[in-house]
Amino acid sequence: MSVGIIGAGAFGTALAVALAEKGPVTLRARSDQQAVEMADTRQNTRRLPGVELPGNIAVTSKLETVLTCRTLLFAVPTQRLRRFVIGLDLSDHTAVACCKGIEVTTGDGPTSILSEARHAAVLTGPSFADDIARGLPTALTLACADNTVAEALQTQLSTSKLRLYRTADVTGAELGGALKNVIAIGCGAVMGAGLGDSARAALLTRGFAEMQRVAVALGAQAETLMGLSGLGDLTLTCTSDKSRNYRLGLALGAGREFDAAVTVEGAGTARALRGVAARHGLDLPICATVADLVDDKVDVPGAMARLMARPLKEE
Ligand SMILES: NC(=O)C1=CN([C@@H]2O[C@H](COP(=O)(O)OP(=O)(O)OC[C@H]3O[C@@H](n4cnc5c(N)ncnc54)[C@H](O)[C@@H]3O)[C@@H](O)[C@H]2O)C=CC1
Ligand SMILES: O=C(CO)COP(=O)(O)O
Repeated sequence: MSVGIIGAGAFGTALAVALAEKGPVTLRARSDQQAVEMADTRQNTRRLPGVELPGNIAVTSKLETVLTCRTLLFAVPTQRLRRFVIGLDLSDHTAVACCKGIEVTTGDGPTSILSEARHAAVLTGPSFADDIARGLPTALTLACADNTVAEALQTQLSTSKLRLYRTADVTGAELGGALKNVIAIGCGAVMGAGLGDSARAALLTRGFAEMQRVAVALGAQAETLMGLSGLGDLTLTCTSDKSRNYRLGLALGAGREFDAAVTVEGAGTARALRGVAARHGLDLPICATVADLVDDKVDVPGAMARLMARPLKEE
């Protein structure tokens, strides 16, 4: 059964390359020009240069073509997901969200945005597109509330190099992936400002406490956050300068410019968390500080001073 992927960016292309091991893949690019270029060169030169697209990946710009696939992976930035979904009839489809974020305007996660689909699922966890595309071993979380569908997806989307673990905790899995990006911006800022490895470990750990607080308040199980989709991805993203979220933080910390065209999910998610915190009465000092940092409302020395001056408390 063919898999369809909507979004031919770095991650969509990498997933297409990995899944081509199992059978045909239809990859939907944003424009005719991009589709033709990728079909001709058998590469995604903009987002994943140097990786050859196997022959059984069909690249198209036509939505009706990709919609013939019953399993659809959505690999577009979270803030853009809704505009892809509006008007699509997904009542016969299993929609798998591969994006990691919370929508700023609504506070919704990707599976809420995909809720019109027959089934909605999440594929998330520690994985750089480049690693997956190069066939390096990777383990991810596949979350779906319906266990039969989850098992079918787990089989369909696992490959010899991509090992999927299953959970029914969709909220926990999608929040782990969304929230770790916010903490990664903070950790990057710490390192960019030269505040040291100890400060980063502190921010990562206290950031993880905030991730658990949000997730549990929104109905997730705390132990889901201990898995690949939470702690696993947090560790990767807060420690590798392959991460765009971490690199934005590095730039903020060092007072350098950062290319606004780069997809950085944590910025929007940090802003969305302001509303989530207000609605649920949550104290999220690190997430709030990262939101202020990306919105230029505080600089790194001010952010550090703010966090260090908080009342002393139990861990
Ligand atoms: N790159 C990575 O290593 C990983 C990315 N992800 C997630 O995958 C999602 C997508 O990220 P990437 O593929 O890396 O981003 P990207 O920037 O490489 O690609 C984004 C895709 O969305 C499309 N797009 C963007 N704006 C659009 C618009 N206005 N209209 C139509 N299409 C538009 C782009 O053409 C592209 O296909 C994000 O949520 C990210 O967190 C998850 C795991 C790993
Ligand atoms: O989600 C990712 C790794 O799991 C990719 O991280 P960035 O979006 O920060 O590059």
